[in-house]
Amino acid sequence: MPLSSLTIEGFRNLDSMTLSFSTGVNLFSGQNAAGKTSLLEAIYVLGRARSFRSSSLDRAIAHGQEEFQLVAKLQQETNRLVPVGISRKPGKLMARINGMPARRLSELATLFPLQWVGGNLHGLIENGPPLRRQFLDWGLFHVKHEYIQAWKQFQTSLKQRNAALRAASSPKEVSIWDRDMVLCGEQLDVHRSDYLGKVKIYLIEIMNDFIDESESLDVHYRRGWSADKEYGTALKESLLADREQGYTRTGPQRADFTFKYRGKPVNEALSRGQQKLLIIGLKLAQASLLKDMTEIPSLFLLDDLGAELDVQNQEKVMRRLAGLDAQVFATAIEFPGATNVTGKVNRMFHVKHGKVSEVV
Ligand SMILES: Nc1ncnc2c1ncn2[C@@H]1O[C@H](COP(=O)(O)OP(=O)(O)OP(=O)(O)O)[C@@H](O)[C@H]1O
Repeated sequence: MPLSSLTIEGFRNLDSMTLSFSTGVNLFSGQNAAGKTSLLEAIYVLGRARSFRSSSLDRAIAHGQEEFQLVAKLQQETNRLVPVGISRKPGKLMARINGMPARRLSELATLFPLQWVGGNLHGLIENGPPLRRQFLDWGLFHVKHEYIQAWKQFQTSLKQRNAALRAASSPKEVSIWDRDMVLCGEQLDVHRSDYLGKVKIYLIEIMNDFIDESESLDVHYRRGWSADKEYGTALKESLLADREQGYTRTGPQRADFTFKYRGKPVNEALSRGQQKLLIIGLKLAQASLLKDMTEIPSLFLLDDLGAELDVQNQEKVMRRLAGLDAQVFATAIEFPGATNVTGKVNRMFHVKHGKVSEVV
């Protein structure tokens, strides 16, 4: 659901304010340190209940304030507005949906799926597997309800098995968790492999805008245990080593995927800007798949899209977003920029010293 308005209090350097948005493209310009990224961060915190900047949300509380509050009105198809809010006092997070406390923070994510395109984007290629697993899990949480159940059950059994390994329990006490892990772990694997296969089809079509021979792009999925073994067998075979190491070394908690282009790792085969486009392409692919499977459009937060991208490529990204009916929040030092090409820019704002004013 698109954001119709956002009320901000006590967040980073931003003044207390209420902003109304367009369901299309919203642009925020301003000098360094004006508060543009903080504004995107506020929207991100509402959708994901965490920040892309700080590991603790306490740091986002404005200096000298005791808490922050973010309240958005989400626009349903019927034009009815659904209020959602999140507040943070040091160490304490509260979320409300439609006037009621949210049962789970993930309920916020279900209401408005967010995609972040900004700093640390390259981490999806350069960092270790956790970010890539998060990408898979996040995508599947939104399209497959049975996935959430299997994921939670797997995590619970894995924790118990690892606790038993740390406590140097007997092989029998450790293996008691294997049955559940195998049942759920194999489900996770089937869903992940299928999901990534679908994402790849979208990705190749999208990347056709950005690179030659996009069909030479390959996504290689690793499930976390040997490809030629059943998970139960792999777990049994690793028991001895697991007991030595004190944790479970095999399973979907080790899954990963990598990209190749023309048979080479993408960090060698693609330029830095092309790698950024690949990650944006992946996010566009995820949002397209989500829309096709659930009819739910995504929100995109673009922080300085122009960094590393030429104007033509920025235009192509914006065209894709327009085709997806995504609500877009974009920042740049100056406007008009390439973000304006689609003719879909509906609202422009200027940010200065934490104050946001609409440019008319
Ligand atoms: N908890 C906080 N309370 C008050 N101010 C903060 C807090 N956290 C960060 N700031 C300040 O907020 C300012 C705005 O930062 P922000 O990253 O939003 O700017 P920006 O407009 O995106 O700049 P740039 O174009 O340089 O990326 C910075 O000067 C930062 O020091």
